[in-house]
Amino acid sequence: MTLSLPSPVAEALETLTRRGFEAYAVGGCVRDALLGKEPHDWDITTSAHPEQVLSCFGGDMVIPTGLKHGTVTVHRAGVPIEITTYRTDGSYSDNRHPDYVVFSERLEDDLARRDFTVNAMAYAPRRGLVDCFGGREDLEARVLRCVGDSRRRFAEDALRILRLLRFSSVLGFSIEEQTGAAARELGFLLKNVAAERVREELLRLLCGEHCLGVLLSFPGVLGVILPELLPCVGFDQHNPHHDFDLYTHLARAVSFIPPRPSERMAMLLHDIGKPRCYTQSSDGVGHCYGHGEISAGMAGDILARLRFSNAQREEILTLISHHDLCLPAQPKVIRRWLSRLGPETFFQLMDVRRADLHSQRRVPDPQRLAMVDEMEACARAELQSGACLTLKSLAVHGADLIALGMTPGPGLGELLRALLDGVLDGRWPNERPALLSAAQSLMKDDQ
Ligand SMILES: Nc1ccn([C@@H]2O[C@H](COP(=O)(O)OP(=O)(O)OP(=O)(O)O)[C@@H](O)[C@H]2O)c(=O)n1
Repeated sequence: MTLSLPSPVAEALETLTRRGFEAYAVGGCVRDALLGKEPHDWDITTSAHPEQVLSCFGGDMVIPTGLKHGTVTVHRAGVPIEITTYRTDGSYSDNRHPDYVVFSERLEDDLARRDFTVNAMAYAPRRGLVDCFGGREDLEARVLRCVGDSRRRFAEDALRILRLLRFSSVLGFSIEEQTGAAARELGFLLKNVAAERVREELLRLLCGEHCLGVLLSFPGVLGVILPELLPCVGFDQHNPHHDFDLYTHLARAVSFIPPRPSERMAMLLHDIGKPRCYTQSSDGVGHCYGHGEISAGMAGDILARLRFSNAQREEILTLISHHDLCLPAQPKVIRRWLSRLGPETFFQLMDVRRADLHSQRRVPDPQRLAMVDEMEACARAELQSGACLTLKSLAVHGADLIALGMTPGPGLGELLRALLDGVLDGRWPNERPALLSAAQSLMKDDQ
């Protein structure tokens, strides 16, 4: 069995081997190469100790990135390659990092400490594939299975529980029974993992092609990092627009929107406030008045807790706040919203609307879907016709109004805004003479 390695990686392996050390590509890069995917980074495991690695790569860019754990990063031809000494891990008192590592002479020790069998294979051109734990077979059967004792693997590093769900979502692999049971049992340990790491894994999980099955199979694990989801599980909305319980609806909504992190996160949280404001009328129909605002408030807290950047937080909250946006497809209405939200957010919201409708019912309401298509078509037509949506594209500017006698200050901004409002509403065209005369009459009205 031969794998094709990028030449900087093959050369690095050769450099170490020529010096008398063992060296293998290992982990995710071997998994991806066997799957025929382009690995996004390359790791090497070697019998050489860090100082020996440093001396082998004197001429290259060598950075001792994690000497404590035996890791040196070598940059060859612009490719960063992490080279780590064979090691076994000591105890893990924080459920995340080994307290210490012990260098080993044996490749098998190094493979035995890894998370999943499909991530525990090594490859070297001269020696072929080393697969001590049946990783190749699991890869072919598309199964995720821990190396050795699953509970131990997850207790060592609880982030692996989310990695399990993420790999299943991205690769579409099933989860071996004991591995799944251990993930459910020890999911609570995720509380000990840094919010940033949880956020990154969660977003990758949500963007996986197979995320729906994973979300539906592991609500309890998701509930550890997002306890706000738990009241949604099994929550019946008693509403003719909904065929599913709220958690299923949220999970389906994630799967129906294009796989971009902000949109997927927005769909997961878009109705999260419903259980808080649910009432049932005498005819049995459920109502959740004001849930958009409540969901956005709760989502704001969640996003802060998971340390989303302010920009991404704002983006997600805008999508949640307006997820019910339903407008008549009239140019002046659509122009106003295009101007208010910006075209990019407007079109994101159209995707949000569609995902919401598809996820509510087994067969989505064709009339409501048609309304989204109409809103979107109207917006595209407005953009194509070059509609003026911003102060910047207005045919007059502050200097023109000053020339008319307006004094600089807040009033000037208000006047420009009023002119833009008139253009958006179709009260006057975005043309200089029309705007100057509109400005004059607005100024007169103000006196
Ligand atoms: N919590 C972890 C993280 C990593 N690994 C091991 O270290 C390798 C490299 O880890 P990393 O680069 O984080 O992940 P990949 O498996 O390469 O997957 P991806 O790059 O897609 O995240 C993994 O394959 C696995 O063998 C592990 O055992 N436990």
